[in-house]
Order: sequence, then C-alpha cells, then structure tokens
Amino acid sequence: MSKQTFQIAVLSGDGIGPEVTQQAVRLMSAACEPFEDIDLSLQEVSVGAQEYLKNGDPLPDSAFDVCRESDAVLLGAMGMPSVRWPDGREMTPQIDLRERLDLYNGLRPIYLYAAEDSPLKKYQAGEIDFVIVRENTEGLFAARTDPQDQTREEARDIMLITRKGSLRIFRAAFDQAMQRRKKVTLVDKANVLPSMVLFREVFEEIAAEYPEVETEVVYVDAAALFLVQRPQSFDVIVTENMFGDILSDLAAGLVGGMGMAPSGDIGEDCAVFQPSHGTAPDIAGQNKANPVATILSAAMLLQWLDHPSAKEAGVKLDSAVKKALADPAVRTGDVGGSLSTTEMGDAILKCL
Ligand SMILES: NC(=O)c1ccc[n+]([C@@H]2O[C@H](COP(=O)([O-])OP(=O)(O)OC[C@H]3O[C@@H](n4cnc5c(N)ncnc54)[C@H](O)[C@@H]3O)[C@@H](O)[C@H]2O)c1
Ligand SMILES: CC(C)[C@H](C(=O)O)[C@@H](O)C(=O)O
Ligand SMILES: [Mg+2]
Repeated sequence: MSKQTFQIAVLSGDGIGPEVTQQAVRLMSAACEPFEDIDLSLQEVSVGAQEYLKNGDPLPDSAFDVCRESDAVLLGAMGMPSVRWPDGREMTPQIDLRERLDLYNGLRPIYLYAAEDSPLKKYQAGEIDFVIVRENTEGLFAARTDPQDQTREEARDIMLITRKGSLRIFRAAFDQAMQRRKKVTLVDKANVLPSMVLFREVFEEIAAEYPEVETEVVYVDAAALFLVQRPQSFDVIVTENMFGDILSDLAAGLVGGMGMAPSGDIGEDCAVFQPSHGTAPDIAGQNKANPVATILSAAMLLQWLDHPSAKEAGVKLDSAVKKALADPAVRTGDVGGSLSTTEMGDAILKCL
C-alpha cells in the first residue's frame, strides 16, 4: 500500500499559542496513527510578535514560503498587545496570510457541547449549531493596505466590497448550507452603507441559484441581538470581514468562550486552521488555556485534506472531543472546570 505524506506547517506563535498547539499536534498525530496510508510531516515555523522582536518581521518570507508550499497550516495564535508597528497598530500576520494566500473563506463553526457551557443555560447540547462564513480578504479590513490621507485630526478607513469577492463568498456559504440545514442568513448594514447595498445585491443573485436554501437578511446590529435571543435559528451566517470578526467572538461566548471556537481560513488550494481566539496574555505560560478550539481546528484540517483516511481521522478526532466533553468534569477553567491544558489533551486522547 502506498503512503501519502502531507506537509503540515505548524505555527505555534505567541502567548498560549504554543501550549494549545502542542495538544492539537499530539492529537492530530494520534488520530492519523492507525491509518497506514497517510503520514503527517510537521514543520514548525517561527512567526508572530516574538519572531518580530528577534528578527524584525512577524512573518518572514521563509515562513511564508513554508506555509505556501505546505498541504495545510496549523496555527496557534499570534500577537501581543504591547508589540506594535510605529503607527500604533498591532502586527497582524494572520491577515497577511489570509490576503497573500487568498484564503477568502473564513469558516467559524459554533457548537454547544453541553447546556452548562452556555451562559444562556436554556439550550441542550447540539441545539446551538451554526457556522459563520466570514469574508476574509476585503471588507473594512481592506483599509489597512489602502491608506487614506491621515492626519492627527482626521483618519478614515474604507470598506471594500467587490462583486467578485462577494460572488465567491456567497457561493461558499450556500455550498455549506447545502451540506447542513439549508438556511443562510446574510448579515449586513445595507440600511446605511452603499458597499453593503452591493453586498446584498450579489447575495440575492446567488440565492436565486439555490432555490432549496431558505434565506434571511439581518442588519448587523440586529444580528448581535438575535444571536443572543435565538441562536438556535441560525445555520449558516455569511458576512463581511469585520462583522464576522466581531460576531464570531459573540458566538463563541454563546457556547463557552473563545476556547471552544475553531476556525479554518480556506482558499482554492491552501488553508490555515486556527482557533478563533488570540494569545490570551492573561493566562499564557500557566498550563490553563483551553486547547479544545485548536484541537477542533486540527480536526477540520484533517477533514479538509484530500484523502479518505485523513478525512476519517478528522471525523474521529471530532468525535473524540464530543465524547470527552460529554463528561461535565472534563473542562478547563474557562468553562467551569479544573483541568489543565495538558490534562484536557489527555482526556481527549483517551476518547480517540
Ligand atoms: N488569530 C489570532 O492569532 C488572534 C486572534 C485574536 C487576537 N489575537 C491577538 O491576541 C492578543 C490578545 O487579544 P485579546 O485579549 O483581545 O483576545 P484573546 O482571544 O486572546 O482573549 C480574550 C479572552 O478570552 C480568553 N481566552 C482566549 N483563548 C482562550 C483559551 N484557549 N482558553 C481559555 N481562555 C481563553 C482570554 O484569557 C481572554 O480573557 C492580541 O495581541 C490580539 O491581537 C490574535
Ligand atoms: C488578531 C486579529 C487580526 C484577527 C482578526 O481580526 O481577524 C483575529 O481577531 C481573528 O478573529 O482571527
Ligand atoms: Mg477575532
């Protein structure tokens, strides 16, 4: 039997990044172990704020090249609030990766594993189950590479929406919905912004191509309200870059916090998988961080690889997380438990 080796770039990054990545790598490797026809070749690459402090670049060309040439990238988290460019912004190599590799499809699944994990308390396991499809390459974030005349009196950031970028993200959202409960909610601000009027126009064009899919359009302010009031009503939420960034943290809060929220930034032939959370400097280095979001991101990575055994290993890893979390005592501190990062990894490993 021939063996296919997948090149995986591992970017642990800063803060809790290395702690959660270590668990995800360990579980991803264990999930693949029983399959004789696949193998993972892991290459650790230094990126982020620490790398910038050492060498002056948070994403050196050599690191970018490894990511581009890999089959997939597993990322912990990058950045430190105190490490900034001279203009005051933080370094954002995650956005550089998304833009330079054209990872336009930001998939952020939200799933409630147990009623007690949610601050809302009234939902049972599985009743909150939706995915945010975040447009990752334009929107308001495009302003960072489109500098306007800034003075100390006035600064502006322009929201970029293109027909091409909108067509592909809406297709991705409707394709997701076809594999799920066949409902797509567009979140926009078309009552105020002309860019959002275009966004909605293209949404309606694509919706017409998917007559089986139910659609709903909601302004972003109302979306924040409805996510709290009726989270069970969402299946796929599609939105522009910054709204997706904000709502994905709110959504993570519904199911236990940032430690429970995985993500995949997907392009045509390249993808980066990472938790939706940051480097959590407040708990870094203490073996307290919840590794679940990163482990679930690793499971997404395996399912994205183009090989039936890798996909099966990904499904197994996903099921192991679900099985482990069925025991309410198997939780780190952020979701009301007392396990350390490594103990949480051990508990999931036992369920594999
Ligand atoms: N993808 C990324 O790499 C990414 C994402 C967001 C923020 N950041 C960066 O991370 C730094 C900190 O940002 P922030 O504080 O706004 O967001 P954060 O996500 O790091 O933390 C927000 C809160 O959630 C908690 N938290 C996050 N992940 C957790 C986990 N796995 N287990 C337990 N608790 C967890 C933190 O302790 C904190 O209370 C900043 O430099 C920011 O730019 C990076
Ligand atoms: C760290 C930051 C640049 C990043 C973003 O805003 O996209 C993060 O918040 C995320 O959600 O991945
Ligand atoms: Mg974010």
